[in-house]
Amino acid sequence: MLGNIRRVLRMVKPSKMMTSAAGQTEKRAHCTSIQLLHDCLVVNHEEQQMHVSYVWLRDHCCDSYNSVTHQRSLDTAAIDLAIRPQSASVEEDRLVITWPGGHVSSYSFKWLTENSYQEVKRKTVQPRILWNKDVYENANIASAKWDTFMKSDDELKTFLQNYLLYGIAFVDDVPATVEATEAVSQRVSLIRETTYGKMWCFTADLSRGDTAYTNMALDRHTDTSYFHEPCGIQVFHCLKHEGTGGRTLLVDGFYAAEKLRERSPENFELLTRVPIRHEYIEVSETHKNHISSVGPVLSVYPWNREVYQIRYNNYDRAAINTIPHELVQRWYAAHRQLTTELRRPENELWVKLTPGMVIFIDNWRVMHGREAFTGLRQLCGCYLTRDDVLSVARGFGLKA
Ligand SMILES: C[N+](C)(C)CCCC[C@H](N)C(=O)O
Ligand SMILES: O=C(O)CCC(=O)C(=O)O
Ligand SMILES: [Fe+2]
Repeated sequence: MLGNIRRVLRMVKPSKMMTSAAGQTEKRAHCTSIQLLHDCLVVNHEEQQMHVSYVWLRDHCCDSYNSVTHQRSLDTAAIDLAIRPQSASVEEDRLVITWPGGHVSSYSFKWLTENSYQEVKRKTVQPRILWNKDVYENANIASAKWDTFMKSDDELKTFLQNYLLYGIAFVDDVPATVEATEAVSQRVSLIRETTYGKMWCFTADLSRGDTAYTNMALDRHTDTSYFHEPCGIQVFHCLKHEGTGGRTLLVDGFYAAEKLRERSPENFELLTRVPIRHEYIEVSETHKNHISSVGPVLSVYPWNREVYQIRYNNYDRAAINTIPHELVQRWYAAHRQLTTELRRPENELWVKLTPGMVIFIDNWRVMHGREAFTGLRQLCGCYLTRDDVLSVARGFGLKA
């Protein structure tokens, strides 16, 4: 029987008749072959070779999935880890496996390819357009308009596409009230309540123990870096400003991170590997907070090294005590180099937020800051939960 399993199966798929866009008929022969090794199946399909483990194949059989609930329904722990097919064959564009006991599974080669490690490793999870000031301004992205935005799914979809690609997006002509800001935020997704409330409205009154509640300048940063899951999206609406200054600074952190990766891969890697602590400590009569978290400055997906999150907030960083002595100096140098990229004037986009203009900022990607100001300035906004925003985008067929 083992000999049978080790047998090499080679089958040539019948050539496919394909009609090209020009209307001509072309012949394309795909050659798919499989080989049953002792511990895995080797698939050669469309010039790609994949190694597929047997337990993985059994675990991903169609009987493992409930297509009504879209959940798995097979107890993975019930699969013999040493399972081997009784036989396997190529039938048209599918792999068909008979397991000991007679259960038959079938998988399309398309699905197997899409779910192979090497294919996923090649792909970007979240397609993006990296920007500096010129790139963003030359892209000339139109803001969504309140009226259409609140009614039209196409407008919302276009807004989300811009948001996904650039990490910022605007809605204009929004009534300058907290209620309308809440409505425009909820049109996108769910508001994330934090210690600052659900919707917040703040001014330079030090009502909370944080520099945001002053009229001082704020260097570029990400918010809530002291959460293990920093808030995904930040929404700002300037309801009123009678005074000078107070412009908002925006910097694409992914652009800076990629520059760092190009110029110094070692420094980039160090910032992905070393966890540091951030904290928010507030002790007043009305508020008591001691929030603390650890995480690296740059988070990358382990399988493709794509950056998916930046934590960068020098105000909220805690004492550095999570880095061994041998690495401290190198970590500071790496952090300095990232800061240099983030501070290049050509990477800074300055905008004056005005009543009516609501900005959505990807707080895992785009840093914000503010210029010092005079006079009464009132800003309102909220945070949104990232997973729900991405879920809405996927619902529109966007890659997120
Ligand atoms: C936005 N809002 C004014 C409510 C909060 C500001 C939080 C500021 C904090 N240092 C941080 O960066 O997370
Ligand atoms: O006042 C501003 O423009 C932004 C302040 C800030 O960084 C924040 O509220 O998170
Ligand atoms: Fe902030």
